Amino acid sequence: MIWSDFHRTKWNEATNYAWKNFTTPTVRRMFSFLTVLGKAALPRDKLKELTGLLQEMKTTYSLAKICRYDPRLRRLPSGDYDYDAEFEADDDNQIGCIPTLPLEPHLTQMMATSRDPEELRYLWRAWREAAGKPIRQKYLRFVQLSNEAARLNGFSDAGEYWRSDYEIDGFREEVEELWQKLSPLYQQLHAYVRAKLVEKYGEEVVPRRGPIPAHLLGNMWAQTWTNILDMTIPYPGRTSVDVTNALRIQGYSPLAMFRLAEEFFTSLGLEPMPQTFWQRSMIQKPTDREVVCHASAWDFCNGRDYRIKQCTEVNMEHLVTTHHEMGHIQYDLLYRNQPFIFRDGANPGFHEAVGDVLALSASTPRHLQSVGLLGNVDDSYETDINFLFAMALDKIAFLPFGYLMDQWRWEVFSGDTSSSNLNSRWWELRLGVQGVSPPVPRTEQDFDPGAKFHVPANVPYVRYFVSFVVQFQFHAELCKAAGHEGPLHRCDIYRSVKAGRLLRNVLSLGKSRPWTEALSVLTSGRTNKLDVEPILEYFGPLRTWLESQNRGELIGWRENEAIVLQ
Ligand SMILES: C[C@H](NC(=O)O)C(=O)O
Ligand SMILES: [Zn+2]
Repeated sequence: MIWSDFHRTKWNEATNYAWKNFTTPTVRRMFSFLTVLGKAALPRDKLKELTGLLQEMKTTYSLAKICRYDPRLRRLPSGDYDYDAEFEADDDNQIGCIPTLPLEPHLTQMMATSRDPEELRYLWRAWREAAGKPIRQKYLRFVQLSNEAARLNGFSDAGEYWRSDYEIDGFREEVEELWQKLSPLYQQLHAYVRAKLVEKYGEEVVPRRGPIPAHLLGNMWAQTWTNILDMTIPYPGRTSVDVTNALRIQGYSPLAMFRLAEEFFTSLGLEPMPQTFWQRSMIQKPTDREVVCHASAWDFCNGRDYRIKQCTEVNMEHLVTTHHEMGHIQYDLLYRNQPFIFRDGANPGFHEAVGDVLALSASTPRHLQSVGLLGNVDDSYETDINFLFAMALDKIAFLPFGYLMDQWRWEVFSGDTSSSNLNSRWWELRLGVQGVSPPVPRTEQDFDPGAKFHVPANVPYVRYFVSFVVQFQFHAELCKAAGHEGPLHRCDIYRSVKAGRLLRNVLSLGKSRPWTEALSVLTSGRTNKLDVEPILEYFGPLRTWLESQNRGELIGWRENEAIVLQ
């Protein structure tokens, strides 16, 4: 009996009951989840087609490789590269396109470290040629089938089905409202970073008053900007919290990074990783087979078997990722005694927040010093601003991307965006919300959203936007429980059993209660809503500094000043 038959049988049983009249809230809640069949509601042939398309898109993404950049490559007006360019007769190594470079770790590393706009532009475009463009048609069919499945579950489209995970009416409006409150801070960061990139690359590459070309921000999708800290850090020469060099000099292995993260959890009185975790996790990219390298955490639903799959590199970014993925496992462990149907995050954003909450403490200069990864740390204003700026390149830079990914997909699911404007609508959002522009011309032959893991893998994304807001609410409450005094950004809850107990009380609920109730538990009843105040408080000193630095700069961008190379 395949899963969907089993699921369907249970579903039939569940729908036989007039469960909506049940008086016990918990049982009513269980039935409300049990009676949503998801994609298994599709007829078998369409379910087969849907899962087949998903597998094909994920495989294309995971196996995509591109050629090495060669400065001799000439660019055609279309943005294409002229592989057949004739070179001097004596040139024995003609440009041959042998695609050998995968996204991880190669392209990720190159996008992070190259400071050659030509190479970055090549990498940016070649990745989209290899990973996004080939799945455009498959994605359109996948959307049709996803919508059909959603309608069979009583939703208007797949976007409404996804939003139902948040259990509140007007979730879409709430997300919009949160973004409107956060956008001014993002625009200050954008203006400052753009000015620094103009200094580095000149105005012919970076328009001083326009959007930032997407290939210059240290990340394949311009979603976090931590890899250009070296070019943008406010006070060079003062303490910088990028401990990548220290990790490497001290001979950290991926395993040592995982042990360091685990020790933070246990210092709070939370759960250690089970024995099977260490035996069965994949924490390094294997050399003998292709794997999906995008980091993920797995709960095998038997109370014993939990694993992380991660192609860990020894650097600061992956140290934070390790905390992030271990946060998922910690949540899984804390709700493992809930009934099966409640073993999930209170909402998907909570699940994404857990590890990041601990990383907010673990990334502080004081904490990094206490674990020997940072030398002398002064409590100077400059060190504070350097630290807050590095955190903003991760947390504030990300917000528009975290917001627009599902704005785009919700519109595709609802039909507001169709095959005629699939890619152009993506760039309208990237330009309008995030203030970034494509470094080469884009057309409706391209499919740039498809070059981001979560689109071919069909993983919803607004959860990360919710996480980046709610993790600062968690941080503020846990710091209070830990008895922290002083600015929020200096708080380190390490070894606070009181903070650990509060976190355990909230996370052990799993999905047994609506997440609004879980927030009430976290805040001792003070609020049950997503609230941007804690993140704005945390970055308050940086915002003041940015506003003073940005005097004279245009805050925001003129969209018609997008420099797209002809
Ligand atoms: C933010 C998101 N994190 C994740 O997938 O774990 C990403 O990597 O795009
Ligand atoms: Zn995650």
